[in-house]
Amino acid sequence: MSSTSHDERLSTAAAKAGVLTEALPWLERFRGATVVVKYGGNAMTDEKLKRAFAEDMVFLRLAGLRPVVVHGGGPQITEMLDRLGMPGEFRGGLRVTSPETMDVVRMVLVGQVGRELVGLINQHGPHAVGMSGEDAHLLTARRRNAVVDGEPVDIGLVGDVESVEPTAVLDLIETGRIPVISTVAPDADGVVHNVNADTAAGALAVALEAEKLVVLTDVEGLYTDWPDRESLVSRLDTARLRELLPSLSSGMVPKMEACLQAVDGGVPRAHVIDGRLAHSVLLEVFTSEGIGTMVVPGEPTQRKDDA
Ligand SMILES: Nc1ncnc2c1ncn2[C@@H]1O[C@H](COP(=O)(O)OP(=O)(O)O)[C@@H](O)[C@H]1O
Ligand SMILES: CC(=O)N[C@@H](CCC(=O)OP(=O)(O)O)C(=O)O
Repeated sequence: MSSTSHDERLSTAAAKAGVLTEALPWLERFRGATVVVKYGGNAMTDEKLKRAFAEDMVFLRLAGLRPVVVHGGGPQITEMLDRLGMPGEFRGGLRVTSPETMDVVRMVLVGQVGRELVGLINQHGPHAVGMSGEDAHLLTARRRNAVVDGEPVDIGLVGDVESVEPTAVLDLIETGRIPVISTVAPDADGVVHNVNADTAAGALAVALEAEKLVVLTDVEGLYTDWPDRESLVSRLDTARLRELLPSLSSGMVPKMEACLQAVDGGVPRAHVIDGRLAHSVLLEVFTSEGIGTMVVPGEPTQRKDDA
């Protein structure tokens, strides 16, 4: 065997050991921490990525963290509406939801997307349990009064989260399960509403006193001047985010509102990361640089200290 290949093997081994030891401080820091992970429908299109996401959730759990999955499924709902020949319209980033559309939203989120994620995670063992906002009073919705371009608009059965009753999720976490939550929720009269998954994830992260909210989407993070690729921001505080919010468009609005709500509500870190990158959650949680955009309270400091 040549000395070069021996050197190569040594350096490959050192690199592998480096990856593992880099994770050690984060394993220590996040042991027992609840991490709410929002998995957006746009990051769910590739089978390999979905399997990698499921592996990441199992990895977090086995590493002693407490992952809670909140999933979206906007593109999957749109596809089903198309198949059924039903209209699909968004106003201000939210789906206009008639009672007929609501039936499809519920069927796709709870019966299709949620089930698929539960199945993928459970290929690794009996970890995941699916539930929706309807289960055990988990989420109560309040009909949203939407305003688009300064005008009030009726977007139908779209809800904000009025309250969270996290006991059922906490019970599951305590017994070592990974809750997988679909974001349909009844209002106080029992009428089921369509709740944007980012909005629900933000509210759940606060109610569960999560250590992190991690939002997976199909872009590298937040661009302060979208679509200028130079304007990707790796870290910002809530004051800066509040200033930026009015200038953001469509899909990013509920995401960044959710991050703001989470951090304002006591979650120390909220992240928007690129779900098109396999194992992006592991990279965010267990590496020193992290990835994507991180929202923190107060004034910005050096990111590496506390990514
Ligand atoms: N300022 C911005 N920074 C990043 N992405 C933005 C911004 N403004 C709009 N977007 C768009 O928002 C999209 C993500 O939102 P959305 O499509 O709702 O994703 P998801 O299904 O993951 O919830 C991005 O793919 C991008 O096209
Ligand atoms: C009110 C509203 O817009 N609800 C969303 C719920 C799904 C969702 O949020 O999915 P993503 O995370 O994949 O966008 C919808 O109907 O598309």
